Amino acid sequence: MELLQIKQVSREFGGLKAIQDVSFPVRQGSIHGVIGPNGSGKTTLFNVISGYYKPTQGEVWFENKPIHALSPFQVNRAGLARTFQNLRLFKKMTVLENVCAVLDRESGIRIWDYVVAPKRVFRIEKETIRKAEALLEVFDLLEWRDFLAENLPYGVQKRLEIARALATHPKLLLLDEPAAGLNHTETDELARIIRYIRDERGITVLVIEHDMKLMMTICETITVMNEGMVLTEGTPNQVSKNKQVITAYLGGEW
Ligand SMILES: Nc1ncnc2c1ncn2[C@@H]1O[C@H](COP(=O)(O)OP(=O)(O)OP(=O)(O)O)[C@@H](O)[C@H]1O
Repeated sequence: MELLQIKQVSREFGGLKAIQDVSFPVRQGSIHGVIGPNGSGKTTLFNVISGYYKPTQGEVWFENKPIHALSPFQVNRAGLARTFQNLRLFKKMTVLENVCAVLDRESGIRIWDYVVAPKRVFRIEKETIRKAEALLEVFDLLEWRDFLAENLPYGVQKRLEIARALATHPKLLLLDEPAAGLNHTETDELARIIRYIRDERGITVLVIEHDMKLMMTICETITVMNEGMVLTEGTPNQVSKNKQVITAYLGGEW
């Protein structure tokens, strides 16, 4: 089944066509990659899917419903979460608080509940901390629990951003260059996390990445973009053997 359908999407900025007539489906339960050289429109596409940009033309459907007119918040509520190339953590909050802040949104606690139903608030807050710690454990973040986000090593901050995105219980997770700035060990750990997210949590993953080794190992399907358009799509094996792809971007480095 197709979870996400990108249908002839274009997005212009002034005269510049950042993406043009982009169409492809993302199959439910897949790890789907998007590659392409700098400026080929990958992040613009993510911004359209996640509601940050409205498409100039075309439509985005999620679970057989159009989402391209929704705000980022509404898109998130529909079941889609994302991370950003430039991390967007709450820097002055601890690791635990970063995750709890997201879980709190679904707790249903209102400000007056602290006065009229303090026991209920206490119970819910305890439950929120338990859920947050369970998520931190999966991401090997428990040892960092009480550190401020701004004091974490970069690789740990990136893990935290993915953990926080998962706290919104998405059906589809969009990862924008999750391996950028990571060393080999951290990239291997990232691969494990992405597989866990799909295999154990059943979440579909759409990932932009320049690290081809990582993409080859984790993705079932890769869409290749060039100059704002889809150049080709296929399995990592098919894409890596495609002459156009090799000539256009990879300079034979496969
Ligand atoms: N808000 C914007 N205003 C104007 N132009 C933009 C805007 N966002 C993106 N662009 C332009 O759209 C084109 C595609 O950019 P985009 O960031 O989507 O590419 P990308 O494939 O994600 O690149 P990278 O791999 O470097 O992140 C570029 O020419 C970029 O300058």
